[in-house]
Amino acid sequence: MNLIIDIGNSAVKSAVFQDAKILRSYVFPFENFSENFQKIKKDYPQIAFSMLSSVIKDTFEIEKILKRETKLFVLGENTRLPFKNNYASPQTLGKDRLALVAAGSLKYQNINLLIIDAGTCITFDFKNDKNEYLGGAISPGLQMRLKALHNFTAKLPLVKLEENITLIGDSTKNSILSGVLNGVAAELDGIIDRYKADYKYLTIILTGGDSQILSKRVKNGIFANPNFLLEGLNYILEFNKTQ
Ligand SMILES: Nc1ncnc2c1ncn2[C@@H]1O[C@H](COP(=O)(O)OP(=O)(O)O)[C@@H](O)[C@H]1O
Ligand SMILES: CC(C)(COP(=O)(O)O)[C@@H](O)C(=O)NCCC(=O)O
Repeated sequence: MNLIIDIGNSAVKSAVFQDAKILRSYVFPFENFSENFQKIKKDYPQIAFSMLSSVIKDTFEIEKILKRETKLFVLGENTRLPFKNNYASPQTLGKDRLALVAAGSLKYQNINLLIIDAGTCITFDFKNDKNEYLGGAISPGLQMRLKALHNFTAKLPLVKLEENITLIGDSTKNSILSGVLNGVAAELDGIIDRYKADYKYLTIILTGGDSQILSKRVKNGIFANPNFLLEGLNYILEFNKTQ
């Protein structure tokens, strides 16, 4: 049994895997790692391996716990990956993006693939049909945009995301929601269209905490999979176990 852990800038996402299937998944704050780990280990004492990907600064304590209780793999620059990395600064590339491309390279071999991860930031990652990773883009996420409007103005309130929004915002709150949600949906469609112009055959994955709310608003055909990153990390773990 594998315990897979993805530490993003907003939350920890974790899942217990057996035979490439998720038995259970968890979302919790980074500060509560230790207590959540103990609960998971109590529910699944068969966990023998763990895989950690993190984009935050310090994971020393977390690694200590995982090393004590499991055989730990930490996703890093030297991890064996199933694709060629052409990013010009591989040492600064987010580990979450590495994991997404690893999942894409194994699941969608010989296919042009654009992976969009809507989390704290929205990342775009492209790998071609030769399994070469070329890079992509980093853009502010939904919550970041809502917070920015509040933090950098005198009068705009901090608005909570809502499902039912209109194109024409008829109040301050609805104008903000329209600007942020319709704006991101239009951004995704616009960027996808530009990739499609360059790559006739293109598969698109949408993942991340905000993938559900966005998938309904994107016009292009996409596959929404909230667990794509965790699945990618599990692939990398299995790939490295057998090397
Ligand atoms: N249960 C939840 N807990 C936290 N964030 C959630 C939850 N459900 C949806 N979200 C959304 O997920 C986003 C964070 O996505 P996530 O992929 O976890 O980001 P990151 O990988 O950067 O930590 C938040 O902006 C929030 O809008
Ligand atoms: C772009 C990110 C902040 C996204 O993090 P997330 O939104 O998933 O928390 C992360 O992938 C990162 O820190 N990247 C480093 C820069 C780069 O990938 O080039």
